[in-house]
Amino acid sequence: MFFNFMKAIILAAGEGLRCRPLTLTRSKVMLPVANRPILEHVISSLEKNGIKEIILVVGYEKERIMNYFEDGLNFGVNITYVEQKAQLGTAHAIEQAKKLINPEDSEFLVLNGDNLVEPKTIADLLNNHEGDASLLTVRMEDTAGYGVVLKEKKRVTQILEKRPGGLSRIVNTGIYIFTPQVFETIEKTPISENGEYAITDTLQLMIDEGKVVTSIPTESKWLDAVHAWDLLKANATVLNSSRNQKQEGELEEGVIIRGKVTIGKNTIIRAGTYIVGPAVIGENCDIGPNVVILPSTTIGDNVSVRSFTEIQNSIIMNDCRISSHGQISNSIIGSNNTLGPGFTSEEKGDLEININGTIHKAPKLGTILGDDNRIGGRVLVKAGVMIAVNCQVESGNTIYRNLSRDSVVL
Ligand SMILES: CC(=O)N[C@H]1[C@@H](OP(=O)(O)OP(=O)(O)OC[C@H]2O[C@@H](n3ccc(=O)[nH]c3=O)[C@H](O)[C@@H]2O)O[C@H](CO)[C@@H](O)[C@@H]1O
Repeated sequence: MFFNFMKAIILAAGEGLRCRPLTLTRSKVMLPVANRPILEHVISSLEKNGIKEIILVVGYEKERIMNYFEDGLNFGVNITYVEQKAQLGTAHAIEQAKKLINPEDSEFLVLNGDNLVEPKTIADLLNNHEGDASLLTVRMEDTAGYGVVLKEKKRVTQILEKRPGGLSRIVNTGIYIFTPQVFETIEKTPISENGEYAITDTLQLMIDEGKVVTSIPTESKWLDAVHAWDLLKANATVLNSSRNQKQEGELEEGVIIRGKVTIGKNTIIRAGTYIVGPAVIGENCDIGPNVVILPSTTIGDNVSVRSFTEIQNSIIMNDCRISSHGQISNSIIGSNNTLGPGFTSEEKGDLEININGTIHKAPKLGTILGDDNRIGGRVLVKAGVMIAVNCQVESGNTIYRNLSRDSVVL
């Protein structure tokens, strides 16, 4: 079924604090997975369902989003932007789009811009929704950090936002179908304890007023990166399931490629380089000679990687210069980083990482670097340590602690 009559509001005004340092310079919706921003995956899934009228609510780092997507035509859709000047919550974000929704429209779709979805995920809601509002749900073992749903048959009786686990395994995906009447309830939505107007509180108000809110389950792909390191899992999942595989660059003699590997235009892979997919390498890159790239690695555009460097299960964003003899695994390197010869990311499993005083568990992790850092030769970064933005580390140092923006390590 095609849904070309339906408009979609995508919420993309927030930063995504828990994904710092990567979100210090871009919002979470612009984090790359398989070399495309998360938001592009969302827009492409809408387009494949015939939904072309998109209202994008932007705020934090909005220029980056608007410069990338422009009017949407390159992505097969029409995008109208609305600005949410202060990020006062998801209900407040939806309210900003009210003027673009015709009161006579029957229904419209709302999605978080920071969760990866495939076309079928959205179709599951479009084909099965009913009542005054519907929300798409997934089953999860660990529901920490999400809204969960209590229900009787399909009908939602309660939405509990970010409460201790155990109450329900049914998680709200942040994908909804509403009628224009929702704006009346949004206006009445009280501010929550953490100072936000939350769409989940709006839904609870609708339920309390006797309106029918339904929970529509899906088993299709829905991926969220709660923390920056979750991006690695999302990247591996998307690379593994991707059916496209294009090799447009130039391969010198003696390059060995195994598995699904995509190489972009004007990229040169020099002699002796060994690549095992799934992997994606962007455009205008210069890789090798004798570089090893192992599974679940994504390399952006304009990246150079020099001899004897090995990269595994990592994301390297655009415009990075990685020198020789490096070891990068389970790591995320933001854009425009210079890494000197012998750069090494130590890696460890089951790490406990302190973010603003709260301990978060991370799986096997190397390091995470924000953008624009200059790292000298023979630098070792201890497992789980993050380097923010615009830092300078001189040669020979071992980095034991997180570096904040503009740090200099002599
Ligand atoms: C209150 C609420 O909605 N909670 C849901 C939200 O939580 P969650 O805490 O994930 O919501 P976020 O704060 O991440 O916001 C979701 C999306 O809305 C955007 N945004 C957020 C705030 C704002 O003022 N403006 C704005 O545009 C963000 O950029 C993001 O794309 O998504 C989860 C799924 O991932 C659900 O399980 C939660 O029930």
